[in-house]
Amino acid sequence: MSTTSLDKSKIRILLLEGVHQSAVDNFERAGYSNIEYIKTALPDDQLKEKIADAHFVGIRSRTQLTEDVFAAANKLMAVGCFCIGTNQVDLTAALSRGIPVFNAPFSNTRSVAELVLAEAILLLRGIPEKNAVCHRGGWQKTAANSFEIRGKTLGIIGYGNIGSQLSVIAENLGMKVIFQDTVTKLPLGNASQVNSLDELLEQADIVSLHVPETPSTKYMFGKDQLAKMKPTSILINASRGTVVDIEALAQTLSEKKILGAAIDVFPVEPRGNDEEFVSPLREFDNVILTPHIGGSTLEAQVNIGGEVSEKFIKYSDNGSTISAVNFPEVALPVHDNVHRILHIHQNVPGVLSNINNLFSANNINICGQYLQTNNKIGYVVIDIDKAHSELALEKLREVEGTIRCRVLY
Ligand SMILES: NC(=O)C1=CN([C@@H]2O[C@H](COP(=O)(O)OP(=O)(O)OC[C@H]3O[C@@H](n4cnc5c(N)ncnc54)[C@H](O)[C@@H]3O)[C@@H](O)[C@H]2O)C=CC1
Ligand SMILES: O=C(O)CCC(=O)C(=O)O
Repeated sequence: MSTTSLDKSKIRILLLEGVHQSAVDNFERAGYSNIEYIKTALPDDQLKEKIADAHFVGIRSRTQLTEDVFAAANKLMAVGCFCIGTNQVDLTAALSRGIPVFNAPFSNTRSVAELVLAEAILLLRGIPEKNAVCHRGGWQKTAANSFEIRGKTLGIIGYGNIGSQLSVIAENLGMKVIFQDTVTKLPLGNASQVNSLDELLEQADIVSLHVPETPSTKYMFGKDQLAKMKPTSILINASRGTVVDIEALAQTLSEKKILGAAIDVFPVEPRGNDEEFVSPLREFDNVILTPHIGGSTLEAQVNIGGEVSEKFIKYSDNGSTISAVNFPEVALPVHDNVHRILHIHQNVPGVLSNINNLFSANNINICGQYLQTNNKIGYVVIDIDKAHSELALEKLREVEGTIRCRVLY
């Protein structure tokens, strides 16, 4: 169990992977000055060393926060993923330690959709190859295997925020949109949902993946799916590197069974810009390779920096956990004239009544109480008279099932 009641200057913020300066500015404006800013992801041993002293860690998609890393993070209060995906974080390990994880679920959606469409247009014209040939002094003026995007069928796998945004823009360019999703989704515009992945692969000229990394999507796109694509079609993956079997894709490309591909995400990615990028796809001129920059536009990064830092500030200053991806969500009013106790506990019978009994036995008046639970933990926030907060904290330490407890002055 950990109890923390810290002055803001003592709250250590560790920001990795070059999150945008807007996050640093936001933290500083809110009075948080103890910030360590690192441009890359860290090797495991350095990550554990740094995270041991951190109260908040901000990452992007490269840093893996595993059970092992959380075990070294004794002071950690919250995690911020400055991106959409949270697959790089062991959310259960975080939850069991009472650590909420925040992300920015829509801030780079549009950036990904725009990149995918641009890549689709370039690939259908064979531009990546023609460009490479020109750079080497060649000249490949031909209309063979060059197509307009108008009237082509875009097959979207995963019709969530990105998939559906892509669908709308693609229709505006005159494309036909079909999609496959494990859930029945409202088709936007004239898009239509197909019944199976096979059905989508039979029809699509462009296949674009927009699923999260989960056990069901891991290597969901391999040899069999590639074999079902049309010979004049292209594959785009800007979702997660483990969704596509890269060796199978390399084989398919070497046999010239599809026209080309655009890949933004890889099973193993360099930790920073100084590390070599290794991939069997490097040899193919008809593959657009990008360094996981689907969401890397200034517009998106400024917004993400602001949004995720704001979520941590709200949690740290006020206790609110709205939009945490793994944690009971509580929206709280300001707590003027009272002290606020945040108590995170295992969700087992009797904890709340024990807390209330302790307060009543010690004459601690409750001015406000907010509770939210999920199947693993409970999060109760209790506003009390200022004079009683030290005693309340001491008593709450005795409650069985307590994971963490903190007071906001
Ligand atoms: N390349 C980049 O820089 C970026 C990559 N991403 C990746 O894109 C993913 C998708 O992002 P959003 O659209 O915001 O997520 P979302 O959660 O809004 O949508 C995901 C969709 O995939 C569907 N889905 C899940 N499993 C599926 C399966 N096995 N087959 C078919 N559909 C399935 C879901 O039902 C949902 O509709 C993120 O999880 C992230 O990994 C996100 C942003 C930037
Ligand atoms: O910008 C990044 O580092 C990661 C973007 C991404 O993959 C996401 O938002 O899920």
